Amino acid sequence: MTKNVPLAKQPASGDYAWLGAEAGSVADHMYMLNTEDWVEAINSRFVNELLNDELPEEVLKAYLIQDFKFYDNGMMGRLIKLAPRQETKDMLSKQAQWFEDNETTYFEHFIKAYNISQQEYDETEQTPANKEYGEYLESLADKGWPVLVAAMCCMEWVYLAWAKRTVDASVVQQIPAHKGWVDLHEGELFRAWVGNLIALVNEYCSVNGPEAEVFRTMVHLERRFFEDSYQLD
Ligand SMILES: Cc1ncc(CN)c(N)n1
Repeated sequence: MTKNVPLAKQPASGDYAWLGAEAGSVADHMYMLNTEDWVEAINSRFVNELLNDELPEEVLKAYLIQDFKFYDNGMMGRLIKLAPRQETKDMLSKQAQWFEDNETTYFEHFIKAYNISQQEYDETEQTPANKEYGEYLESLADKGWPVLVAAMCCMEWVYLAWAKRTVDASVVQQIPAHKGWVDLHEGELFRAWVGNLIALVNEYCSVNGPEAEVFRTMVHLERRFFEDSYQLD
């Protein structure tokens, strides 16, 4: 029986200093821009139920379909193309390969395990938030490297933040799809990935630039993406 995983606390400046977002850094400013949506996302009903192994199977299945559709959002390819340094291109390409080897296989495995047919997958409409999120990312495609870095950093950091709740509480999920989803978003490798994105935000983004609004909007879309998991209620 899984224990109740405590809710995340209200964000405070310097929370992620250990990952490179020191108090007063650009990334830390971004982190503190939209704390209401941030907390609502990482403490969302979906996350709570997943971490507590109480997620109804229908909701998990619906989320798997939605998120696999979201997964193919083109962000990684755009970042690799625009990265100003070869070492950054290499870091991103290595991460893209890691996703291919681990996240793609996660989706394929559990979509099969939960008997989601190709027809059901194809015929499922994207939720409003998923659709809006995809369109938003598409609209950023020609907005340049700093904006894309801010968007990717936010997208991944929010996921680390909710998964970290269970690692902090030393709670391990008993349902393989739940544990697997946590394992993809917490651990040495994922922390290093988010740390690399935070370093890029500190290097290339500005709190006075369009990146700040992008970060704020992304947090909001992440919150809504989770909320839409229950739109069938
Ligand atoms: C909607 C969403 N945002 C972020 C992630 C983490 N890659 C995700 N899987 N899905």
